[in-house]
Amino acid sequence: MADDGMLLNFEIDDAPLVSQVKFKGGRWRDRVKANKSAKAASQGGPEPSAKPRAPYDPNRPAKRPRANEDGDDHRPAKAPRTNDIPWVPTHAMKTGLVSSSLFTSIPNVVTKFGEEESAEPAEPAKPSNAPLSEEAENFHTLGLSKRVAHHLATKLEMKAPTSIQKNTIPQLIRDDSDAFLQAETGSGKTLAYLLPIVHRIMELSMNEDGTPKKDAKVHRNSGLFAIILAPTRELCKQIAVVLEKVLRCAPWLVCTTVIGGESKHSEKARIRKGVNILVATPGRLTDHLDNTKVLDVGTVRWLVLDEGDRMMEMGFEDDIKTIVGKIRADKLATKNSEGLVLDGVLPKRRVTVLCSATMKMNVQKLGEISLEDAVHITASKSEMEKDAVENSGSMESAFTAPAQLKQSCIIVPAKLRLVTLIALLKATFARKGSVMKAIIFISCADSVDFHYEILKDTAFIESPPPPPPPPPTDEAPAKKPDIHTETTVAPAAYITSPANNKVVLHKLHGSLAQPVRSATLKAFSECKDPAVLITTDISSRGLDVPAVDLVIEYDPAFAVPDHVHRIGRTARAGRAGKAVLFLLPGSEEGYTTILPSSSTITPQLYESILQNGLASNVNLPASSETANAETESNKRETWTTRAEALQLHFEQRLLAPPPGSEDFEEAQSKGHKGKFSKTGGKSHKQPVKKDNPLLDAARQAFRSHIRAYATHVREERVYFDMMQLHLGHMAKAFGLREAPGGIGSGISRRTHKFTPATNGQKGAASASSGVKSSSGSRSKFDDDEFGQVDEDAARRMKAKMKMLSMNSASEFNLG
Ligand SMILES: Nc1ncnc2c1ncn2[C@@H]1O[C@H](COP(=O)(O)OP(=O)(O)OP(=O)(O)O)[C@@H](O)[C@H]1O
Repeated sequence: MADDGMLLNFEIDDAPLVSQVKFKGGRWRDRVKANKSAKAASQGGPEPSAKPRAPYDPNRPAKRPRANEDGDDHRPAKAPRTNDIPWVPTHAMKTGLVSSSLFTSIPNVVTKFGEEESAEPAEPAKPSNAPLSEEAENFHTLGLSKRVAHHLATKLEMKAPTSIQKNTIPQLIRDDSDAFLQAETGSGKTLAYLLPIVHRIMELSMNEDGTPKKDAKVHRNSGLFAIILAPTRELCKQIAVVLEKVLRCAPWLVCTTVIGGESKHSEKARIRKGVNILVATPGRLTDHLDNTKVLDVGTVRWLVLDEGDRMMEMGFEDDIKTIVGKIRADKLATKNSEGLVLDGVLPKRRVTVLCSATMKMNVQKLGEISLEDAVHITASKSEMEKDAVENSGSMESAFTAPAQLKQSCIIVPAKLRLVTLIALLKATFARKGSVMKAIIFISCADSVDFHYEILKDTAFIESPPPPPPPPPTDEAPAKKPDIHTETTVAPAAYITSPANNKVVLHKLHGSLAQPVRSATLKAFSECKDPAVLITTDISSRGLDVPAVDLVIEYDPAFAVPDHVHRIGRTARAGRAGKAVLFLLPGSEEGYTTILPSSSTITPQLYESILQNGLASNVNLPASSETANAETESNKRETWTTRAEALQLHFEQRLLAPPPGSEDFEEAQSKGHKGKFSKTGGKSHKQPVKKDNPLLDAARQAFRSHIRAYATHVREERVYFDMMQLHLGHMAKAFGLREAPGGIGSGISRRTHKFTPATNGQKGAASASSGVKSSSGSRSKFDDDEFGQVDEDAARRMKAKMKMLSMNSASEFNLG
């Protein structure tokens, strides 16, 4: 039925509507009104007065409380109808463009706004993950050699340790116990375990007075002393980069990675050349332990499991068991192959270090697999925090977000999500330098792909490839474009501003090839212009890009600990940061009550975001003449009309002929770029024969999004209730005019309700969206205030979800 949409938009130039114009598509009610209005206009009569609808009032205060009195009916309410407010045609109607209104059938918001405004502004919280004061602590007094401490201070600009480093480094230098490191995101756990390991390996080359030994310097062939495991290749690479920086003060030591994504042959070759510290993903290391003879773990003294809970979630439990088993089974060598005595300087036993910012049941299980009599090391807590943890009696509550991180949530009805996201980004990047980098978390890879496509500059997509760069001159050698980022890095449209005229868009998810992932991450980290990364949870763990000022959770995380990791990509090492969470009105609003936060999570209503972000025109791409012309010509327009025009523009883009198709060429040659359906004159363009790839991407993204929604952890499904999800409204957030079919085992709309009979017509029931009723007319249930999920279908889907959730990353492309 989505093909109906091909005729949904009308461009009528300046000609008045004539009575024979037959409006198609859009909402049933809007079509009827448009037809009536056109008829009345052609007859010179007054505007239709029957059933006048109150227009959405743009002057309504942004933070007007719209509490749901009874608190339990979250079904979208109908827009208020009053007889004393005249019906005003919407912006789209006035211009002949028909789209279902964004501001009708908005569900009630439960949150009460405005109360917090009267409260005294709270003092800004002191950073909880920052380095300690230099006067009080330094790395040398913790037991690290002067050489290492000096290197940290002068080359890495780290003069004082963070709290977790202060508590971990002396412990791992002096004691040979296993350890469980738990500290909030961005608190420096990586260096907390790396520094004592490097220090002790360096000690093998030092005399007792701290001077380097002349002849017995440890080198790459002296043995493998430490293995660090991390769940993803990106994280392994990041750890290796930090380690390499530290090892610059001991260049005779060598580290390397075995993470897959390159030939095993070259990994084997590197291992054969000799390595002292290995950073690996569990799967790849297991493979090498089985097949690479030169990989000798006899000298290994440390096994570090970074992001332990994530490794368990990703199904690495068996690999970790194998790795731990194989290392323990290999007899611990007291001397290396060259006769160098290791005991005494290195730990006398094999030490396992487990790291996590959050504590889940699976971390405890991992602890049972890998740790023996481990010490639990945390960052020092303030007395207040200690009390909170003791009173709760739960380790789960011991983790929290960095205190200086400002968290807020935006309550956004489903159909306004996309325009609200644009408005938020537009406002965010409006002032030059205020925000340099933002990360947007989305639930699944298909949705990341779609949002990247829709947000990138269309001129970039539709324009012919740029001419080849001029031949290099002696002065400035031409920079080769990176082929790996061709499809993952692009200029952004819509969110640029005169002050900040270049925002660079990036996308990252687990379905991309490894070289593409690495190159994209590098491009985002090193981008000098303001940059946005649209990504899945693949970027939620460990990713350390210091300049990230803002994290947007456009789709809430599947579990609270994931949320903590996501927002932890900002406010790192004492820096400031903001996190914004998108929630739907209704049960989702309750989700904030279970989120750990040292301060209140400030609620905001979408209206204020739209008002702020759409206070001026959105810079639509060049191909959108229609929308641009309208926004410019309409002097009285407000943020609501801008939001509608923007939504309409997206819907048009999805329905436009695909670039390269005959229809597209025709439209281009006629100068109708971006215009694809014309009525009101003689020309009436036929529906396009081939779907725009963007439309396919939107449908696929929508389906994956709905499926992903069903995978929220059981305990949190009370907030993320499939039954309350309005598919029709959600489809609009993907620029779709109706929910496409084909979701899992099939979600269909509730079909057993009947409308009251009007005009002698029998109330209609439809089997699904867009299906004609037995009376031949479109069912009222096509209209978007109905759209609850059929219970049986949802149950079936849930059952399927349960089954699929075991393999969710591949099935739903979540990773
Ligand atoms: N002592 C220090 N002084 C200044 N900056 C530091 C110090 N220690 C670490 N950092 C910086 O803090 C940032 C976060 O460190 P790291 O990635 O190790 O955090 P983490 O605790 O592992 O976080 P996550 O749990 O999110 O993985 C890095 O950019 C790192 O360079």
